[in-house]
Amino acid sequence: MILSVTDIITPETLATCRAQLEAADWVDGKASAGHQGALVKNNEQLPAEHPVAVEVGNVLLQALSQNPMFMSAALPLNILPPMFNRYAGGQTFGTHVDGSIRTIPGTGQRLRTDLSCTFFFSEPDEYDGGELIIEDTYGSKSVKLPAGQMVLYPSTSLHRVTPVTRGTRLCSFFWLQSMIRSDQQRSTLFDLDVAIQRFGKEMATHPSVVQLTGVYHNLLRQWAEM
Ligand SMILES: O=C(O)CCC(=O)C(=O)O
Ligand SMILES: [Fe+2]
Repeated sequence: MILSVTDIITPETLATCRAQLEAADWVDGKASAGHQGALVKNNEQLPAEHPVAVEVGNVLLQALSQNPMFMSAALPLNILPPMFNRYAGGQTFGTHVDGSIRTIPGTGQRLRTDLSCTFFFSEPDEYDGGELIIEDTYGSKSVKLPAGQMVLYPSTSLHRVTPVTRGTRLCSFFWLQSMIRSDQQRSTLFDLDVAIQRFGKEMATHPSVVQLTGVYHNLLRQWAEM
């Protein structure tokens, strides 16, 4: 499932974060790429330990933990600290697949990357190119979202970022391990949750809604790993 998540942070918080990011010192993005990734990666990143990366990363994680759509779609078990990248002057990231296992900094704990996330800080009309092209089971999808929105896609997908030929594309990107490893099972749970929520508060105690909620939790109980 490829999903756009909206209403994550307020426009004011978005503007503050963006100003902090723009004033920071950036380095070559190849530093954190794997062998294959380094060959096709041409962008800039904030070092993971940069105070601005840590601060803005925490703002995003805190906001996402309060976002019902994100929580329902991702069912996160562990999330890596958000990282930040930018592309300008023709920079691009060629086709690659994200590394399957990453170490959570400072803990040595390993995380399986189930979902990849890109949060957009730049508006689409501020730059040309910079589409995130994700190859899904049903073909490829081009993603270029308004500032403040985030795309969530399976880390199993081949993906690339097309050259940014005008302006600057500023984003956060990160990975998470979900309680539900299978994309198909996770999508099924998300569909069920969305369908149940559509009944609304007034129907919440209807026997069918109670029963469907039971089905949701019993599937989660069967499939979740922690
Ligand atoms: O910039 C993006 O949207 C994606 C970055 C990416 O694919 C990566 O860092 O692995
Ligand atoms: Fe990637």
